[in-house]
Amino acid sequence: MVARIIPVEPFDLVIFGGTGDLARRKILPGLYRRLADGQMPPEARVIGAARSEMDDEGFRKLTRESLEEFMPASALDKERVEEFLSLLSYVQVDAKGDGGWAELKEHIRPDVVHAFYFSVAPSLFGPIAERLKDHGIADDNARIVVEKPFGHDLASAKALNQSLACHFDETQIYRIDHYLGKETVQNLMAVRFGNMLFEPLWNSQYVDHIQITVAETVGVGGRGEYYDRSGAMRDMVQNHLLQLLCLIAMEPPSRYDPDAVRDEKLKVIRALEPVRPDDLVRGQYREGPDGPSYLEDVGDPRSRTECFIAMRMSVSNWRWAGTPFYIRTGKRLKARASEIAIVFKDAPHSIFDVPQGRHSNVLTIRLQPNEGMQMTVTIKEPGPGGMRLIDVPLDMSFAEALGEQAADIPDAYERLIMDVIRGNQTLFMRGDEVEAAWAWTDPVIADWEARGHVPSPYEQGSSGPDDALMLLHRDGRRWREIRP
Ligand SMILES: NC(=O)C1=CN([C@@H]2O[C@H](COP(=O)(O)OP(=O)(O)OC[C@H]3O[C@@H](n4cnc5c(N)ncnc54)[C@H](OP(=O)(O)O)[C@@H]3O)[C@@H](O)[C@H]2O)C=CC1
Ligand SMILES: O=C1O[C@H](COP(=O)(O)O)[C@@H](O)[C@H](O)[C@H]1O
Repeated sequence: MVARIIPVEPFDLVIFGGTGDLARRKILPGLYRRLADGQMPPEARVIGAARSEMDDEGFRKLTRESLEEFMPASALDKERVEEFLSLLSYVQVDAKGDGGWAELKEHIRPDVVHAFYFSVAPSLFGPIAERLKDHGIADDNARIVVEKPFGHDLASAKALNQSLACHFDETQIYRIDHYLGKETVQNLMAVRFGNMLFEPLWNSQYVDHIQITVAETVGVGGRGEYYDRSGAMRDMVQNHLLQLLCLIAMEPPSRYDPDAVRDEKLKVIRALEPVRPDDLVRGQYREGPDGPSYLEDVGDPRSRTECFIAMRMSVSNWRWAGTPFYIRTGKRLKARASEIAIVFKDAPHSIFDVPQGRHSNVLTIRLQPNEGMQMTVTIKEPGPGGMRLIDVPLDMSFAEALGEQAADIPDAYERLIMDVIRGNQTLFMRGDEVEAAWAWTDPVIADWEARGHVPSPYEQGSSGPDDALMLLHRDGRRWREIRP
């Protein structure tokens, strides 16, 4: 079974920061894949824009090198690469100056979709938005795509929202959270709202607790300076993990459309309780065989920034009162594994001779790697040994279930860029959502800063600090194994 690819309308996509790391690693390779798949029409044009002096040929060379560096050779077809490169051009533009804008305007064609990707530091979002409007480059139908981090706290997020709102309507602003572009994240909605099976059980009467794990094996690498100013709470929780939590916890939207979905997510964020100090664990990795310690990586032996965080969270509404959400994310952990586990309660009365507290029904949604879903159920152990029970997985690995179609799952970025061209904001964060997320995040950070909290050290290749294990142990529960 092969997915039907529907080409998007012809477009002009300007990538501000077209020479930067994100453009080279994700955006340009993603666009190439969409062209190779036949989704990007031959009339599309991609215009790189940055301060570096470069001509069209220079940008094509940089793009060719990026494709070769960040994509497997098997994914590159010589003819398709040439075709893709022929769609590219470059304009030298200073986001804070006047140079280049008139030339950029000449590149923008009438009667095609206009999209402007701000793949630059957030401090440039306002200046670029202003110049796009002042120079008459972006009209009321144009779309702008802004990257994370969207603010450092509530005040800066509000300021960013305001600076964009001066020039663009909310319907034109696409705030990227690349987790929303992941295939299984969207599948979460398909499973919840496309089946009758789960929804009646999807509440605190039947769900014991929920675990969200986003474990990484990488350290902070070359991003130490940015990372140490952010930490796992701002870098991962405020956006990606909260979005996952929202998709699990939200009420069924009336339609699958941008505002219906985002209204429901917003209600969840607003229903989040503040996190109590006892319900929070922060950590930093020690020096290990795979590399230096976090403190060495960021070059500050006194840093108190966390690169691991685990929390017990509560959503205060009728559906979820009494069902805790345990979330954790961290760097240099034992495996790269992201999953959501819905752990159901035990049957109210066991007619078999088995202990309570087994929590044998678990729905696991595996985000990466090996995307798929699994449901564990209790069955009778086969054989003549009497009524002995075992828990077995009902496995739905996408690779096995969907075959060739699963191999073609687009990367989150390429899917989201195509959604921008289609004008579909469902998988992008609305301004009020981002602000609500910061409004919940800020006091949690302020509280640990006021207490002078010091992150606990943990071994590289472990599951994080031991305190994180205690977070569940003391509730009579345990984390699921972090498995590749
Ligand atoms: N890299 C990543 O993996 C991720 C990045 N992001 C976000 O994406 C954005 C870009 O990140 P990244 O690519 O890593 O950053 P880089 O520093 O690698 O690239 C920045 C880009 O901006 C351009 N630029 C800088 N100043 C100006 C200016 N005054 N006018 C015009 N262009 C300018 C640079 O080119 P030049 O110097 O030639 O002007 C360069 O192309 C950031 O907001 C980042 O937080 C988000 C998630 C992941
Ligand atoms: O946004 C970010 O995400 C990555 C993890 O993304 P994934 O798609 O590889 O799971 C994380 O490493 C980075 O610190 C953060 O800024």
